[in-house]
Amino acid sequence: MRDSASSGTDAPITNTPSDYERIGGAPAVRHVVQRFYELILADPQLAPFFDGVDMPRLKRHQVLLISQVLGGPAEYDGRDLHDAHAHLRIGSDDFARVVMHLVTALREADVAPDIIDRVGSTLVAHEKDIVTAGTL
Ligand code: HEM
Repeated sequence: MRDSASSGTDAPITNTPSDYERIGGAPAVRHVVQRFYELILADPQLAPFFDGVDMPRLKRHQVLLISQVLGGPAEYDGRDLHDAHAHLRIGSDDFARVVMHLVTALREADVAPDIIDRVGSTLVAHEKDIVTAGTL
């Protein structure tokens, strides 16, 4: 039975799955994040930013953040994005490359285009927190 006629303020009968559920939950996010950093570290423009960085910790934080962005558990316990990136002097071209690699990792994992669009716009909305080079 479906609650197709809009029936006032009743809660919907069917539960719409979150983007997090649609892509396959924690294992899928972990897989995407793993591939995302493979692509980043293979990119000569980006790799130097990650010299000396504790990658397991960074990946753990990124999994938590992306899970949260996808409507999964809200358990991100890393730094605020401005504090995490302020010392790095990241340019808008670096930012665009990172977004591109995340989109590639999501596409390779067969994530639906509407979900990729939402993740992309959320990241772009945070560009000001991350890009600090040449923006005085
Ligand atoms: C596209 C949006 C981005 C998101 C959502 C993002 C997210 C994150 C998160 C969650 C952390 C971990 C914070 C913590 O451990 O407390 C982090 C750290 C880091 N990010 Fe990003 N990031 C983005 C873009 C970039 C870009 C464009 C670069 C460089 C080109 C970059 C380089 C780094 C580095 C090097 C660290 C480790 C910093 C450190 O531990 O000292 N990130 N990022």
